[in-house]
Amino acid sequence: MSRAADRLKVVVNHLDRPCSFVQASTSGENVAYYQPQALRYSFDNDLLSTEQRISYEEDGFLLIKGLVSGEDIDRFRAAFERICRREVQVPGLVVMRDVSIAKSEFVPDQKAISKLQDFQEEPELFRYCSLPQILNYVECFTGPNIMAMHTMLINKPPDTGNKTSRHPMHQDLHYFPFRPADRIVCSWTAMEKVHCQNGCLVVLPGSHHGTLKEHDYPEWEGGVNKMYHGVRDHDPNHPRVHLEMEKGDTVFFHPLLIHGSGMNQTQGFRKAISCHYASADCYYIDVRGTTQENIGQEVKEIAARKYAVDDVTFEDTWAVRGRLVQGDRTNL
Ligand SMILES: CC(C)CC(=O)SCCNC(=O)CCNC(=O)[C@H](O)C(C)(C)COP(=O)(O)OP(=O)(O)OC[C@H]1O[C@@H](n2cnc3c(N)ncnc32)[C@H](O)[C@@H]1OP(=O)(O)O
Ligand SMILES: Nc1ncnc2c1ncn2[C@@H]1O[C@H](COP(=O)(O)OP(=O)(O)OP(=O)(O)O)[C@@H](O)[C@H]1O
Ligand SMILES: O=C(O)CCC(=O)C(=O)O
Ligand SMILES: [Fe+2]
Ligand SMILES: [Mg+2]
Repeated sequence: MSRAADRLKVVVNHLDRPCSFVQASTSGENVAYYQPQALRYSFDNDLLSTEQRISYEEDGFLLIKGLVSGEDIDRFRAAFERICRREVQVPGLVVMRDVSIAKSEFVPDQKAISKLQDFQEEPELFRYCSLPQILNYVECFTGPNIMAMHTMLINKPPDTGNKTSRHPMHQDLHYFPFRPADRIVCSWTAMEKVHCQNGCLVVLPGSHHGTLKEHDYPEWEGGVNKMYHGVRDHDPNHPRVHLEMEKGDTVFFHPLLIHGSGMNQTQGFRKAISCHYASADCYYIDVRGTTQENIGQEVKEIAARKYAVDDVTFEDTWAVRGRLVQGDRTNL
């Protein structure tokens, strides 16, 4: 077999933007030639088509429609509502309210909760992280030893007029003191229809090819939620994609992909459930002296207050929350 025959030839006429691998062929089609072994962002394991692997390689995200059933989503919603009604106490759970409510005299009710983090001890919500159809995709990016490192249920509230319901453009790797980045992936599932009006995810395709950028609180007049750091400067001319999704649709994305979400201009609470996975073979890094030092310090301060201890490392805060969901807990 010739070397050329080993390569994957893909017609990429659907691409509406420059693609690093594309060449114009004599037939007038745009074709890309890939060496399968040159695909660095995913593994070949019979689930992803070549087109899907190339799409993740180029864009840094992959949207799978209808991956989670309506029944499962309804169960996650019921579990969320039980937490809001305070019918259950969940160890380690972080219940966050929007800054525009947290800092006012507004009397909070269940609608005031904008985000749950760290639901690894809530069996019904954590079931999301172990869904076989999700793990099958996750394995394409992490390999077989899989840790669920970070869990969230986002209940993006109707904007109060201060635009605080926005999530600034950021790279999730900013929060993670483990590597390598290519063996980390986020799965984010819409719990209802998400669109531009209620603040769907906005991504900068291909931005995962860059490095981790400096993050800071954006200078927003109406205030910014705790720890909602944004990329200090990103190219405003980079093409943006709004990911409109139906209930159950799931997007997998790379931790260097620059993304955020707009304000919620509807009266509903836009819900999504997500988990960040990493290969258990990843290793922790020391963030001192790096761009991540600022977030590391903030996390340590909050953790020290929450657990009433005076010395906890950034690494510890991740090691205690991480849960093995497949294979062996080799390192993390
Ligand atoms: C990849 C992934 C990690 C990316 C992300 O998720 S980015 C966002 C990550 N965000 C977080 O991890 C934030 C986690 N949130 C928290 O830890 C908590 O919600 C806290 C902000 C500490 C509030 O905890 P809580 O138990 O409600 O404590 P208190 O009600 O006593 O408030 C303590 C002080 O915090 C303030 N606060 C509460 N909610 C917010 C807010 N949304 N934004 C900014 N400040 C806030 C509150 O006003 C109070 O301030 P002071 O009165 O002490 O000045
Ligand atoms: N089911 C729950 N489990 C754990 N924490 C919850 C739950 N419901 C709400 N919380 C959080 O518990 C904390 C305490 O709630 P609440 O706001 O009533 O009291 P508080 O923070 O002492 O009041 P204030 O902020 O007005 O001083 C808040 O951070 C709230 O978001
Ligand atoms: O659901 C959203 O708005 C995005 C949240 C997000 O990107 C994050 O918390 O890291
Ligand atoms: Fe994010
Ligand atoms: Mg409070």
